[in-house]
Amino acid sequence: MTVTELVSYEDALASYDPVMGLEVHVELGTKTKMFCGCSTELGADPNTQTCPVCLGMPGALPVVNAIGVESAIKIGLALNCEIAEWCRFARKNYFYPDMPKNFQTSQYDEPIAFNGYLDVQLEDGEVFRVEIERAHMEEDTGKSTHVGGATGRIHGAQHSLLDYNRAGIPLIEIVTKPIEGAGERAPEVAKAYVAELRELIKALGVSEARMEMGQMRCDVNLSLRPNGTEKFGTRSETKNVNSLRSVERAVRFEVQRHASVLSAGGTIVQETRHFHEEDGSTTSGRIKEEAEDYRYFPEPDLVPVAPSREWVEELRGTLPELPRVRRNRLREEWGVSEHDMQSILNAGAVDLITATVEAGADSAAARKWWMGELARSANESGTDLAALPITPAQVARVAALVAEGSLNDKLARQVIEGVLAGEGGPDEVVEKRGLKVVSDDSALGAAVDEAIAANAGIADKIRAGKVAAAGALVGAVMKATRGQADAARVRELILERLGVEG
Ligand SMILES: Nc1ncnc2c1ncn2[C@@H]1O[C@H](COP(=O)(O)OP(=O)(O)OP(=O)(O)O)[C@@H](O)[C@H]1O
Ligand SMILES: [Mg+2]
Ligand SMILES: [Mg+2]
Repeated sequence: MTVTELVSYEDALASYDPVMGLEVHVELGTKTKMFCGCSTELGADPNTQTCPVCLGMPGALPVVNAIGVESAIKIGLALNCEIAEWCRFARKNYFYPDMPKNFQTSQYDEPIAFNGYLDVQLEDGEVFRVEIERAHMEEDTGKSTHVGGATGRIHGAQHSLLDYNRAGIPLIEIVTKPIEGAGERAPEVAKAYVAELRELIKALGVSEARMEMGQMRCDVNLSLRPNGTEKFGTRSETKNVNSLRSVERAVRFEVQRHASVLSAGGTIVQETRHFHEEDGSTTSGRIKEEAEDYRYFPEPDLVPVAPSREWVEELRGTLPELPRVRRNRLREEWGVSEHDMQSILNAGAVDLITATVEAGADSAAARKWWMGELARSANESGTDLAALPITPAQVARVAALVAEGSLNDKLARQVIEGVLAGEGGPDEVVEKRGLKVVSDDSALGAAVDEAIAANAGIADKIRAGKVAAAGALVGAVMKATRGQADAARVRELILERLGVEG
């Protein structure tokens, strides 16, 4: 059933209770693939990082990547999971051209980690516990490019190009239990969960978890049930949602769409859906296979994984401070509100600001640049803050130049712009663009005299004691010097010239 009019989010919540399930895929940062020695390096020519194993040639035998298993255990432990004493891989059979083996090596009923939880903090500081069903190991598929169709999808395409470099890159899939009780905050809970998970993965050092690069992607399962009832409704599964904002929007849209269908007497079909960035909507994908359609069976070519308890405990000992605990500590140190910290988290700026402070900047200055100028720039170019071509050390240097009075904010913004444009480090940009605050009296004197001469009326007012009017003359000097004058010194000079006390 297609819906033309969506009921509002508020109306949907008045009648229905959302239940969510989030499946997050994380691409591990291992040097080699999960079951062969091929490189995982990005950017190589298509199909140059492949071998008989990841191309699924008959007779080729896979070997498990130990770092992949270690990363999976670390993730499991950080998510408060139990770690299997013994588990196996399974073949998940389905046909798609980007999967040369015709099955994905995954785990099914014997995941490496299970039964955990992740506490996430909401905007108002409330902590919401998301239960984890399992975290299992699997492998990525290749990349297909469908050419000739209008939508870039396989339907209507004239031909498809396949690149198997990504086939076999280790993935960890982290699956939540059904998330109940979020109510109207379901979109916020979903976003906070993915944000928290991303921080955790980064802190563990197992992946950079860059969503815009597909290193971390989320499938959003959602169903509604009438308020006050227990039984889950039929879920839809919106695939590969790849930003925090999109996760939030996908949940919101699906709540509205389900409610529209249900309240008009329709039924929800269990299907996958595609999310559309442009308008935040989802459209129908394929009817969802049942697990039996995948004909799962234990992978006969791989030995079972049986991590010793000593190894598991050793790995537990290496776990870093939990991001949420660390954030609360930093929040106190930096003196920011829960809400501001949440924005910093969502922007992926916690580590960047920390590193900038470690490089010598004041925390307020570090926050100001990352959350202001740089966040804007990242937004405009549609990249992650961490992907901007500027380092925390460079931001700290800009902050230092401002602190010592060599730059004012306006000039500092130009320096940052120069660094982002690839003109070099802050000092180089200052040098090349000639961006220094001019506080030398001989250089400023002439501009001050000109401003007084050009604004005789204002000058008279100041002479008559209206000191506040000096601002207009300072403005004129700043304009004439293209923002490079030391505003405080200019003000002093103006008052001196006009013979009044500041
Ligand atoms: N009725 C429901 N409403 C909302 N969420 C649900 C419902 N039933 C299950 N879920 C959640 O949906 C997710 C299902 O993921 P899972 O990996 O178990 O299965 P799948 O989606 O069928 O498999 P695949 O890995 O092939 O996508 C889980 O997070 C689960 O908690
Ligand atoms: Mg799944
Ligand atoms: Mg799924």
